[in-house]
Amino acid sequence: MASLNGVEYCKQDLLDAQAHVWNHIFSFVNSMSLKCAVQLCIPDIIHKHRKPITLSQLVDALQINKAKSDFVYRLMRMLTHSKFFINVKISDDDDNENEGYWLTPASCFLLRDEPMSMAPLVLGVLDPIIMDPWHHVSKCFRNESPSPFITKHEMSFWEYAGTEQMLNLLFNDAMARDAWFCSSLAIKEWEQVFKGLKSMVDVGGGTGTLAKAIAGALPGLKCTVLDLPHVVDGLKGAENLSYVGGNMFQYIPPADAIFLKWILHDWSDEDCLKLLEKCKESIIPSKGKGRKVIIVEMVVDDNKENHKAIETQLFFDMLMMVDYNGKERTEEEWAKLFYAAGFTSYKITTLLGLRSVIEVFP
Ligand SMILES: C[S@@+](CC[C@H](N)C(=O)[O-])C[C@H]1O[C@@H](n2cnc3c(N)ncnc32)[C@H](O)[C@@H]1O
Ligand SMILES: O=c1cc(-c2ccc(O)cc2)oc2c(O)c(O)ccc12
Repeated sequence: MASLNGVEYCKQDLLDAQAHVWNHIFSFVNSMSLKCAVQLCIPDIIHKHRKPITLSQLVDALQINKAKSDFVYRLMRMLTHSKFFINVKISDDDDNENEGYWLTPASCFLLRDEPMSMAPLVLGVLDPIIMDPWHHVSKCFRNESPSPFITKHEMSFWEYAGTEQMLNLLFNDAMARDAWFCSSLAIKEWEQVFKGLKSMVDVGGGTGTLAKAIAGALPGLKCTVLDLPHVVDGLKGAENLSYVGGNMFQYIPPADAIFLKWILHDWSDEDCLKLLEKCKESIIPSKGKGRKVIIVEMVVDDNKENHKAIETQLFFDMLMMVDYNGKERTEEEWAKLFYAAGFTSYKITTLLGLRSVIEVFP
């Protein structure tokens, strides 16, 4: 037994508590090790090798200072522990047994040529421009600035992306890969959601990856992507797909359905209310059924059993707070916003793991 803060604990409880603190202090090691592997293209190298790769083959392919082989070994040990790679036994032409690294489903998400690649997301979120505001969170709690991002950069994320071409391209690419993921995994579900409608506007639809997939699956649906001019400038539409550059708080083209994927969580309750009211005004009045706002977002439920899933939702909530003064919302928080904006009912369907489709009716 030993005393901590005046309370007697058994030795094991104290050791566990200390390990818990260490684990949290060093959690950034997971993110930064992942970033290093993506920057060095380690998943792509293993993929190109087409079979498990030994440490020396990996070091050769990396074209790095050979004196750093031990660094590669330790990085791979860390990422194998985190299930990004697995160790497999391999034998060479002389039947000598060796160990090789191979990919897991998680590291396949880091392959650069994979349409659903999360590599741009790793590089985007862990870029110093996005990481710096995390050092200003406590300062922001005390000042008048809406977010740590603005505390640090003195402009909003969207203004910054409008002036920094590299950030704009990386961010749009990261979003487009996620949109590809959502369309590939759930195109049948999207067809159901949009069935019977004549027109939709994908508000803040980025470079239009999801709208393109929906327009392709439903040729009778007129799809419009509205996003900021620096995002959609130069993009070419198609038969039933068009792009509009503008500010969603000022004008949303009229349509049967307004689609908002990963938009509202970027904004405060006040801004969401304005945006939802604008969406309601833009829905074309008709007697036909199905006119609605379609939202793709997380619905936070911290009573759920799955600790890791809730933790991921809470990570997103903190990211939204730090970068945008946005938030992830519970069902009660969503409902309050919908009714305040004048909608009469809503339906939530879990769609893709942590995310749901929320259909909101006028
Ligand atoms: C998180 S991204 C979501 C992109 C896309 N909906 C998706 O899920 O892949 C938010 C999008 O909102 C756009 N956006 C931000 N402010 C906007 C505004 N005032 N008017 C129109 N679009 C805006 C951004 O440029 C960005 O493409
Ligand atoms: O998962 C994300 C990541 C970002 C993000 C990506 C790259 C950057 O340089 C900064 C931020 O932003 C997101 C976002 O705005 C959103 O609405 C959902 C998810 C993410």
